[in-house]
Amino acid sequence: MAEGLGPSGDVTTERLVRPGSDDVERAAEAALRPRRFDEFVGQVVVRDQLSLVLQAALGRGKAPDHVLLSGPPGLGKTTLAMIIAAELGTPMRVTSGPAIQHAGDLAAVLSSLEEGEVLFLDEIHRLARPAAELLYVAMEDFRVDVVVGKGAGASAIPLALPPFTVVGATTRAGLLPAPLRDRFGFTGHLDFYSVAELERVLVRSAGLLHVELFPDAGYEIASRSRGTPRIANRLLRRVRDWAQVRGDGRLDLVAANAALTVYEVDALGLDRLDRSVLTALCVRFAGGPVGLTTLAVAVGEEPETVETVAEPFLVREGLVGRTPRGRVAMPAAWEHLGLTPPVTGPTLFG
Ligand SMILES: Nc1ncnc2c1ncn2[C@@H]1O[C@H](COP(=O)(O)OP(=O)(O)OP(=O)(O)O)[C@@H](O)[C@H]1O
Repeated sequence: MAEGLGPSGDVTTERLVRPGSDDVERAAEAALRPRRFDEFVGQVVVRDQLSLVLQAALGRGKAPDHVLLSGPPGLGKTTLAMIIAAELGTPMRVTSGPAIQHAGDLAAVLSSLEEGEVLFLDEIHRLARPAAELLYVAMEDFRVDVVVGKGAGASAIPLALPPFTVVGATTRAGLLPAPLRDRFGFTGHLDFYSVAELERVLVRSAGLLHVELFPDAGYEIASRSRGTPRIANRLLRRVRDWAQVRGDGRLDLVAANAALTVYEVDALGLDRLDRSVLTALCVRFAGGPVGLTTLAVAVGEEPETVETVAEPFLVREGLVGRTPRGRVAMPAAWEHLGLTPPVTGPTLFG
């Protein structure tokens, strides 16, 4: 997941509410990760459909269809992939689109899979085209063509693979080549969590961290977590820090509000990147419409970061609209920033 410094270069604040994770985060997350379907909060429809797919496959004694999980970062795609492997009682091999430089790298991974193994392919939309082509042949025919020799004398020797299951994860399902997308027998889209669901995530995490979380503090953290369990867990750890260092050790509303203020998480859970996107849209571009790339340059971020990290939540909250001519600020954006919209400003339709 793309993660970087914001325009301010402030690592601490940027990381706190950014849904991506780095190595240190991953270690902290591992301890809180649900291991079974019944520990996995929310996403009821996807969870039910998926558990049906798995039960049926287990009943038949066959590897299940390939599974594609899409949705914004931090909503549980990796967690679900791990649960799938655990339910099937098989090991899980992990790689990602950007980690595979050449089709040969993927051929090596595929040819070393054991029967029934789960291959988790994160950021699958970032696979280079030759690797994607090799993958969909392997997914359909359980075969890779190993190319021997070079130039005119090169020939492809088919190598049979044992049945396996690919679990692909993507924040941008639309970027997957159609033939690859079609090889997935099950596609599940993960959506943002409700505040009540995030409260349940937090109660479970507080239990695992052996801290007592007061209900009003849980509600406050949940409502500022951008609908994302990863952010909820991260904010919980920061509130715990505040309570330990500056408070009386209790994770109550006072500690929650104080910690969230220190880390500049606003009432809606927006972080500095979100606020710079909104401010640029409202002030610099007078409400838009403005193209994604121009907007990203204005806030000093990669277009992909703005599109996959900030935008989905801003759109969901009704702060930003997407139109064929670009992004526009919605009335709620001005309201949230405490600004007055221009009287003859652009509308959704430009
Ligand atoms: N449904 C859930 N119930 C409880 N905790 C969850 C749930 N979903 C995610 N989490 C928590 O959030 C963390 C992040 O989830 P996960 O790594 O699965 O997200 P992801 O969608 O794969 O993100 P990315 O796209 O950045 O890889 C997990 O470590 C887990 O603790």
